[in-house]
Amino acid sequence: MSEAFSLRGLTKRFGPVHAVEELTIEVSRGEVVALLGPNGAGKSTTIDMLLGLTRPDEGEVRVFGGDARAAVDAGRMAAMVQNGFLLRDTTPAELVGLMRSMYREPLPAAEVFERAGITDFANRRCGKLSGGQLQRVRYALALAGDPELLVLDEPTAAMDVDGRRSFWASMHEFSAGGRTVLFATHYLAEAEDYADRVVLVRHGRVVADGTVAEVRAAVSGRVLRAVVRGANKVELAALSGVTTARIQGGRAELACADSDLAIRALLTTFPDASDIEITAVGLEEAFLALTGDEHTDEPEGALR
Ligand SMILES: Nc1ncnc2c1ncn2[C@@H]1O[C@H](COP(=O)(O)OP(=O)(O)OP(=O)(O)O)[C@@H](O)[C@H]1O
Repeated sequence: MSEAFSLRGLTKRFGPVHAVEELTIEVSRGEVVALLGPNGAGKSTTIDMLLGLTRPDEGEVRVFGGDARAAVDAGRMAAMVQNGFLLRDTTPAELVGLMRSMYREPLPAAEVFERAGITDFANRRCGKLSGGQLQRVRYALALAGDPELLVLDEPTAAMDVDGRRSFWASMHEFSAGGRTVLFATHYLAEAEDYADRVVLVRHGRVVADGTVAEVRAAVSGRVLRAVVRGANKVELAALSGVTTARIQGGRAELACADSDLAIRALLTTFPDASDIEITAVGLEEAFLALTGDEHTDEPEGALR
């Protein structure tokens, strides 16, 4: 698949603050990628560098094989940034009209309104709109030039549940046509539900990069639970493929680096083991494991 954009070795410091450190992400056309991390992880700074709004101290940004600014000017890359300024006395229709006039082949205005869900209030002044409605107007402005790559910084902030749902439905429609999306979020569920790939960042560095399933597997593997009569914790923890073991409510609970190996070892050593269950760890736990505890070592190696 051909490349949509690449960020290679990006570093950005603000005085003593290391906002982004040697960050590398390569994204192919058609991918929907979530940039996931807690507040202050460096997501907005990364996006600003991708858009050419901030110059990196080190590293390189390539968008469709060229310069970020060229991609923006040609309408190939568009963005929805946090708190983008909207004039109170203008209407969404006027703003969309202005935006469309900047591009050679914009989307028809009615289609922009429809896709962004702003038809009902397109002629109301921005000063009268709610926070969620203003977010949709920002989305409409990003869609106006009919871009191939959409970059969204916390797009659903301030949207209510219905607003979020319809926003993601629209995003799905956008990406289904083979277009590329990068969105920053700290909502785990959004990354899990809407991205093909998740890039977890902490302290400006990529700490994991892969599909939701890969991130889960890399971070915490699986948990095997079973009734194992007569076994103690030490014996269980010594089984191949098992990282740690505990007894919880009369059941053994084994955290596994390799659950296939662990189940074979369990049944060989304890043939009477019963009520066996293996579950994957949710992205939320993986996210907390990676970004939550400052004193926890990072897992070895990123997935890509
Ligand atoms: N212009 C700036 N001057 C000084 N420090 C900055 C500046 N911009 C960002 N930072 C700092 O860089 C770090 C990364 O910030 P950034 O906004 O990129 O994180 P983020 O992951 O987008 O967080 P949030 O979700 O809160 O927006 C933070 O410590 C932030 O305080």
